Amino acid sequence: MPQAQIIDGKAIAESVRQEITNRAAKLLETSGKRPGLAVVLVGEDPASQVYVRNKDRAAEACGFHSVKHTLGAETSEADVLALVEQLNNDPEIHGILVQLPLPGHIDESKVLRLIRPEKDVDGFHPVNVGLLTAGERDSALVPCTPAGSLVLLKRTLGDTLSGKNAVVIGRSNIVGKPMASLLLQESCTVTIAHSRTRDLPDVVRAADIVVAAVGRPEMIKGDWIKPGATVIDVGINRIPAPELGEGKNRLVGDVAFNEAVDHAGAITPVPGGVGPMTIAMLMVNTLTAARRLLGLPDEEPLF
Ligand SMILES: Nc1nc2c(c(=O)[nH]1)N[C@@H](CN(C=O)c1ccc(C(=O)N[C@@H](CCC(=O)O)C(=O)O)cc1)CN2
Repeated sequence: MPQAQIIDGKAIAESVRQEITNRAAKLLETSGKRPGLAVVLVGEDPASQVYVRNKDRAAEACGFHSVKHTLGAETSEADVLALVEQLNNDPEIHGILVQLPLPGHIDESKVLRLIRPEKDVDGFHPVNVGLLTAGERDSALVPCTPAGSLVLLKRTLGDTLSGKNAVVIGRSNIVGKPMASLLLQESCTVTIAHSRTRDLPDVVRAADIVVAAVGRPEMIKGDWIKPGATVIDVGINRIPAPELGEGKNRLVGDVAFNEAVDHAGAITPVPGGVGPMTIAMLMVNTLTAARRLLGLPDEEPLF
């Protein structure tokens, strides 16, 4: 079996960001408006700090108005809610994103539900979840990681995913469930597998498309992958890597990449696969939200 095609998420994300930069420039030219993104970080989680910095930089590179709010870990829930309310009412801000996870004393769901659905560029508000689940993807704001995963699938397999057997491993609100809704709308036959699924290897062996989002390092083994299947690895796990030096870590996905590459037809690497797409799709959602709030029609969808 020849080795799989490695899906270059970094390059595809760059092409999406370029398209958004061009579209934002046209918006500025015709309306004098820039899409405005506000990212809220509560606490000092080092990975979240990196993601928020990258989102802010990506927004600036696309020509957006970008604002970063960094709040201490002890910030009260009431203060976070007050900031969200302020951003809801700010006409310069079209997209609001609260970086997850939030510190334990803050009710995540309460915060996410307060964001105006029209500004919910993460697609986590129940209104956007409902639209996506009801099959009205094009009216919703779609969560960035699943949307990015679908772009990678379409750039790899072409636009027609219809009839393919897809297995999504993981049932989170952020990735697993919206990913399954997106694939269902593409007319895939979708199975959602999770920690209680029986005979997981055999369930995965039946899939033409595997989306792994369990958060367990290299759990999906190479011989579970049907020959020629397309594998999208959403996992980002840091594991100890003594070979790199004492106390060093390396990043791995949820799929045992070195094994799976000999079975799959195409596979995303970690890093450099789905991760960069998450940020690119945030730019897509922010531009979409801005156009809708400005009363302009949607543009050609990118997925
Ligand atoms: N409000 C949100 N919070 C979180 C989300 C989200 O979509 N919205 N997703 C994740 C984290 N995340 C974005 O916030 C994210 C994760 C990873 C990457 C990425 O580019 N990863 C790189 C590797 C980077 C590294 O070295 O750590 C890659 O895979 O190549 C971007 C964004 C949880 N929180």
